[in-house]
Order: sequence, then C-alpha cells, then structure tokens
Amino acid sequence: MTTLQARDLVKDFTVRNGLRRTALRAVGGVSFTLEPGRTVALVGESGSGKSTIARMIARLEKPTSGEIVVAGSDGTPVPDRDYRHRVQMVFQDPFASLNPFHTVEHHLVRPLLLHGRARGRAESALLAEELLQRVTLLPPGDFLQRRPHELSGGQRQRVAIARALAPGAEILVADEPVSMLDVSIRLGVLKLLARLQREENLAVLYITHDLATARHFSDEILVLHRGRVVERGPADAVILDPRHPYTKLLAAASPNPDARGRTFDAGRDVVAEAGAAAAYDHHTGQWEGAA
Ligand SMILES: Nc1ncnc2c1ncn2[C@@H]1O[C@H](COP(=O)(O)OP(=O)(O)OP(=O)(O)O)[C@@H](O)[C@H]1O
Repeated sequence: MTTLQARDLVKDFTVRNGLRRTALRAVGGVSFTLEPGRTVALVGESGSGKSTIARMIARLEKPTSGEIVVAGSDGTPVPDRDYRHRVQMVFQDPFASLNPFHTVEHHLVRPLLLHGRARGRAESALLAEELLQRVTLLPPGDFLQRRPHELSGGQRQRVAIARALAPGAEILVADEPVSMLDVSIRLGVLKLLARLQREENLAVLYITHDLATARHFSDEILVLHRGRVVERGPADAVILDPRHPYTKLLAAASPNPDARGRTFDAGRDVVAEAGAAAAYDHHTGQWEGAA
C-alpha cells in the first residue's frame, strides 16, 4: 500500500498590485502523512491555502519548497510515472469536472486505457462497470451511456470518484467534494468516500471548511490559517476540545452543532471565549491569547 508524506510544503505566488509585484505566501510550511485506511482533514476558511495544498499533492502546482514523497509498502519512493496512478483528485465542482460531450463510459474507459489498467475495449468496458459498482451507481448498465447532463449532482460526483479510482488510485485528494451538492445528498457521497477508505484501504485527504463533517469523516484534523497549521490532532480532540483560538472561532461560528464541541455543551461561555480569542494581529501574524 501507498503512503504519502508532505514535508514542509511552501507555496509562494507572485501577485500584481498595480505596477508592483509582490510575493504572497499561500502555504507556509505544512507537513502531514497520508496512510492507507485513514482520512486526514484540512480545514480552514476560504483563502487559508487548502486548495493550493491539494493542487500540489495532485501535481497541478509545484511547491516553492518542501517535498512530497509517495512510497510503496516497502518504503521506497514510487517512480515518478507511478505517482499519477496512485494519487488522484476529486474536485469540488462535478458540473465542471466532467466533459458534457462524453458518456460516463468514456470518462472511465479513458483513464483505464491511459494508465494501462485495461487492454482493449472489452476489458475496459468490464472494468468501467466494476467501477460504477464500487461507487454504487447501480445497475451500471443504466449509467454507462449517459452524459453528465443526464445525471444528478450526486451521481456526477460518484462518476468523478470512479474516474479517480480508475488508474488504481490508493490516495484520494477530495477538495470540498460535497460543497456544491444539495444538502440532502452530501451525506451519501461522504459515506461513499468513508466506505472506500475503510473497505479498500484508501488514504484520503479531505479538504473542507465544514468542521462537522471533518469530525465525522476523518481520523486527524489539521486546522489551517493563512497557510499555516495552527492546530492538529485526532478529529474528536480538535473539535471537542479545541486549543487554538482560531479553531475555537471556527467551531463557534459553525452552523452545525456537531462541530461546536464544547460550545454546544457550554453555550455562551465558549462562544464568548472564542470571540475574545479572535484577536489576530495582522502585523505580527500572531494570535493573542493562544493556548
Ligand atoms: N494562482 C494563484 N495566483 C495567485 N494567488 C493565488 C493563486 N492560487 C491561490 N492564490 C492565493 O493563495 C491563497 C490561498 O488560496 P487557496 O485557494 O489555496 O485557499 P482555500 O483555502 O482553498 O480557499 P477556498 O476555500 O476559497 O478555495 C489565497 O490568498 C489565494 O488568493
């Protein structure tokens, strides 16, 4: 099985400010490990650097410094050409990530052939059916010839997950995979990811701004603020007993009681605590009163 280590990842972007160009540090030294059968959640507000980390893991963006090492079960790094088989991404927008002109079968057969998982049409058609079974689009025969506009948002996201699995992925990076779906179908897609992680021993990086689902669907949580990890630990501990003022603030601001941890139990005290702790000094980059 495959393990991924992100070590001290840094990403700087150059941004134009009128005529001037300035450097923006989107990710400032983030490290974590993705292991088979475990989910790590990256949580943080918009702009905290979550997607940039996902894009670096998926090799859509090059780190400014730091490294990402993917190793097989014997601990040796996998060759570069294997990286893309093993590490795949599920994007936020299932409407944009599928090609409206192609059938579901095409979306699955293409990576199967491209990554050498199937030889020829018959084998790839069979494997495409198997992939649809794994993401519970049943019976597969009902879905193979459909085009994206003939699917619901949840069904599209299942196709996107099946496509990510097609190359033989063992590490899935899911970047806000349900935030664009109807609330009523979000849970189904998250449960599917959890089942795949459990039954197929996948390593999952779950990126979200939703603390409640991070708590329920991950083993470890990393809280990101301005590109840095301000708190990390076992999911329940981070949500139920947050130490860092920023985590407390996020938890207190969450509309979902499940994510509020002590706030949910202790009512106004912790909200007040979070409010008082929300003193971020933009000049020093420090949080006042951090525990
Ligand atoms: N290509 C880019 N060029 C310049 N700046 C960028 C680029 N991509 C991201 N940024 C900046 O890097 C910072 C982190 O952005 P990122 O998209 O990683 O955050 P995020 O936590 O994923 O936010 P969201 O939830 O809104 O996607 C932001 O300030 C963003 O404006």
